[in-house]
Amino acid sequence: MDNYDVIIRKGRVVLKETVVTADVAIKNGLIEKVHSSIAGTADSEVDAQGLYVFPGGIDVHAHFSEPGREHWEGFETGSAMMAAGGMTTYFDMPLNGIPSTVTVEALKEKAETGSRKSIADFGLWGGLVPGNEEELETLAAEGVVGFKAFMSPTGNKEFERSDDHTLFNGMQKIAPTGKLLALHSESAVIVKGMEQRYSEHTDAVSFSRSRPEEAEVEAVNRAISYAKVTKCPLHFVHISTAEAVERIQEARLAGVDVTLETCPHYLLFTEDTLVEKGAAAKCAPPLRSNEQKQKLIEALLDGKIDMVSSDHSPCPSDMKDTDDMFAAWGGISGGQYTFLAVLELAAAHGIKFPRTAQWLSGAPAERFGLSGSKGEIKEGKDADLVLVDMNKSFTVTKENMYMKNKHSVYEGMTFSASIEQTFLRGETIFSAAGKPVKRIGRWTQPQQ
Ligand SMILES: NC(=O)NC(NC(N)=O)C(=O)[O-]
Ligand SMILES: [Zn+2]
Ligand SMILES: [Zn+2]
Repeated sequence: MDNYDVIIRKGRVVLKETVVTADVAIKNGLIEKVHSSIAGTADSEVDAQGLYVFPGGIDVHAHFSEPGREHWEGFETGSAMMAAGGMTTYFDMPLNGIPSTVTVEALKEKAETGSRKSIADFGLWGGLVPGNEEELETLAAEGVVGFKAFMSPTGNKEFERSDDHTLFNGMQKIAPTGKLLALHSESAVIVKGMEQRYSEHTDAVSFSRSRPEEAEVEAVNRAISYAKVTKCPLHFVHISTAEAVERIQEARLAGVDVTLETCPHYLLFTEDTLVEKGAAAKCAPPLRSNEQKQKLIEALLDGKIDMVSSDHSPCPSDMKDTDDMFAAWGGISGGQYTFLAVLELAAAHGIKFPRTAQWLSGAPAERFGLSGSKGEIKEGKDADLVLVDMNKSFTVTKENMYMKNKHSVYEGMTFSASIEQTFLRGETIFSAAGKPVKRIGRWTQPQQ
């Protein structure tokens, strides 16, 4: 009789196309067998009756700020938060750390730090900024998941936004590397001009108006035009409007190699949340109207949005401790709640779990060259698994936040499901019952 390292018994297992009641056997960190009843023994047996078994989430958008701004977040706290939230892999953005990840030297330092400290697997973004065009080819060769550029001001002097020349020339350089360019797409011209117009204002409504939907749409259109000429693959991050989704969809149908993500906060909250909750709900692009939120949910249901990421962008609490919505740091601390937020949407809109797993695991793995080992529950893949209890609610409190700075727009919110246990390559990296801390995360480099 076969002996395995772990057998997870009788869970509702979320496969690519369907959900089945099955046992999952794990050996040497890999999923060895998925079957209705596995006869073998295991060093550890997990009773998953009444629980769902999902593939581990892949959060393609998080800011951990290490090295240099560890007091904002860091690999230790950030990765613990990801594990607690059902994310077994995350991609760290190239900005908010000092130095930012715009040179090979900075990339290697980050990879080394993450490999020592991270509980979950991680990928690293490289940055495109004015002046680092010559670094792009080597950054690609050294294993970045892709490049990230800002079309609007970043808020960090260590990571300048890309002017149009940098953007176009950067795309020309990135295209032959086989990597993609991820874009924070808001028009700098519109954002800066509107900031001027609202320079006497501090309130939430003024902040929302200062970053209009059209700023996103204009930037998306411009980037798509550049991509058509340069043939550079694109990925649009944190898309907040249905109109931008439509423009991206048209480009896709016209043959442009492009994907997009949205974030749970654009699907759950509105500009009223910013009025009510203040700076914890400040982000860029800003939370939109209720009507826009509904249209974005429809676009997701229509299959026009590839994936959902957190854009976990934390900061020390005092940078949020102001009523001035222009001065407060922009960023939502939410990396722990992406999985649960998507399940909440699934419950509200009758979405089947294979689809949520596609948004959280399958599509990120496929787009970023990780599908050889990650992205679905299948024999031969990494045993990255999440046990979810759909009948046990989870209320967000400061006490159960794993992020370094315990303030979040999600505080006080109750999700109808809870994350019970998270496995990375067969090892438990989070358990609701206890606190296993195993810093076994590896730097994952895409196969392209
Ligand atoms: N410097 C940041 O972390 N910015 C982030 N801030 C947000 N989204 O408000 C982002 O991704 O744009
Ligand atoms: Zn951004
Ligand atoms: Zn971000």
